[in-house]
Amino acid sequence: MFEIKWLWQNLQGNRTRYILALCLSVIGSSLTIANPYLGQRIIDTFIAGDDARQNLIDQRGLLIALCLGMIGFSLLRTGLAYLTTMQYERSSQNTLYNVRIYLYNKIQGQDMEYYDHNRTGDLMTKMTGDLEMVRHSMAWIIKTIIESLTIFVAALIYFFSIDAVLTLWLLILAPPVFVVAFLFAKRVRPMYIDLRERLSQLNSTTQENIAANRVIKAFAREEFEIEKFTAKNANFSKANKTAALVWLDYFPYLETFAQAFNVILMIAGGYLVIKGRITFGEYAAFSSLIWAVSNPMRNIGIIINDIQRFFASLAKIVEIYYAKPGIVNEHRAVEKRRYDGNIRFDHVSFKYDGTTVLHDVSFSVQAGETIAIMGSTGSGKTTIVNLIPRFYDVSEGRVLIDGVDVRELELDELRGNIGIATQDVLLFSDTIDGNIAYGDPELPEEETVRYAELAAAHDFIRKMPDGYDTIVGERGVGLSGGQKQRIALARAMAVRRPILILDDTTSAVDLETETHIQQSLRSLDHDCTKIIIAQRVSTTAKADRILILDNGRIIEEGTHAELLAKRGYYYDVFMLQNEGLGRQVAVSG
Ligand SMILES: Nc1ncnc2c1ncn2[C@@H]1O[C@H](COP(=O)(O)OP(=O)(O)OP(=O)(O)O)[C@@H](O)[C@H]1O
Repeated sequence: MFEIKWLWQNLQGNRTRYILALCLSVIGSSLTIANPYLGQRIIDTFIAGDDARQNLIDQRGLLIALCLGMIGFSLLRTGLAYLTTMQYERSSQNTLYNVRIYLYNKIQGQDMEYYDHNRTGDLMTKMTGDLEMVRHSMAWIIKTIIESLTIFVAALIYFFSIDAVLTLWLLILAPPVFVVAFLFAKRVRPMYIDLRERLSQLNSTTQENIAANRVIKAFAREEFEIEKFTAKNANFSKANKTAALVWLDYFPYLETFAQAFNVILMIAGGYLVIKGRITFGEYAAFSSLIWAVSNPMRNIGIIINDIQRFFASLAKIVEIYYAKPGIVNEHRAVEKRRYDGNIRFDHVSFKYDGTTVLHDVSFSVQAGETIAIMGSTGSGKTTIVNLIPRFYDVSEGRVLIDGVDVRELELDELRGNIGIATQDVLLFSDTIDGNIAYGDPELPEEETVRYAELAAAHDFIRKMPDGYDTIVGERGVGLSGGQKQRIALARAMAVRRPILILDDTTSAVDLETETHIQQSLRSLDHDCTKIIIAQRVSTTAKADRILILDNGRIIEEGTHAELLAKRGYYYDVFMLQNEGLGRQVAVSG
């Protein structure tokens, strides 16, 4: 069975401990029949037997030994139960720890497409609730099944050794119990799969609402979001109740069967005692162990519920466990090289989920050149730069760096040659210093300051409560959009890579600051090819070349002067951004 194989595979390093736990479970459970057996001896010898009185006088030593035996076995079982639980807990916790690391690495190794198709809330549910369910299954469900089965089998063997006919009478209840259990399992399984899906939706909604907290407040949509959350919560709660209550449809039958064991024992057992076929002590042994047969039947519903939840959770974990990224790092043992920084797009087309967003794009950038990319929103600018570090792979054509297809380069090496400031700025919950030096933790403090100066960030950082030690990001001091962009720019420059990609990095800074940044970019003290996505002519004007993109196609290419002379898209944007002139153009058509 796949689930058991998977657990076994992941128990590596803890298998001995887990097997020990299973053995202790079997031993501890088998000992359950010891006390009923001793009880039977005491009753038959000292209470109900013909020579009971005499035996009390003659065999007092045996009575004491039997009583001490009962106490001893009780203590032994308690000690074993303690040891057993400890082994289950340790092995399951260790396994959970290892699997969590493995899954985390797996998630880290996924490409952008994976993140496009997986919700954060869902991934979080897999990494927390689902993993805990698997651990619970190892430490509790399997333990319960093993112990119930052992007690059941041990009790049956003991019963058969006393009287086969009475035991067979009791066993006539087993087939209907299993039929009911089977029907219940069949009905409840899809419910738990559905329940797991709803939990994921609930968590995703919660995560999105917390992340989008500012937008919700800005649009005063709290009530709408609360309603949305309440709907998901009600959905989950309803599914939870339905799954839990379905057990009640089967519970009366199983409970009746469980009670019927006692009735059969009383009628058939009483008859056999009267007939002298079994002794009163043997009847008492049956009576004190009948729970070992009826309880597993009673608990079968709880166990089936948990097993179905385990299946549903494991199916979700396995989605991460066996997920294979399309873009993988071969980890070839090469010494990381520093590229020159020549970039060439050779008839590149690209599709997102079957929709083509780049059509036959070709252009070249020489090492050290600065290229600006401009174009209407959604025209494919970010998509172009995403292909350079292989966040995505081309659908057709090739992207070459220093003449080599990026798909043939070692991924770590490739990305280690690119500094990038993405359009959505994300800062970590860390100091400003830690954020700037994120790509190079060894960066000396004076270098951090230097890059902050180049990114026009030093002045505002200096004025912050703890300067470069101020904590920013999710839990830290709030920063303006422009301030965040400047820290992200310093972070991208500080890694001193031969290719620097800036995706709309100065869109939120004022013109004066932008001029300072443009100046800094031109005077970087390391060789660097720059690709700058920008909407402002003031940013693109000094680039060696400007590409104009429209609908995934390059429609214009040239220097600032060449493109102005063309009087196309770039010219229009230039005129619009130079107030007054822009209006004249609009009026004159
Ligand atoms: N992860 C994605 N999955 C599917 N489609 C996407 C994805 N990212 C972008 N797109 C689509 O691809 C097209 C190009 O997007 P891209 O982000 O490259 O445009 P852009 O020119 O950078 O836009 P902007 O100036 O608004 O940032 C758009 O139509 C967009 O809807």
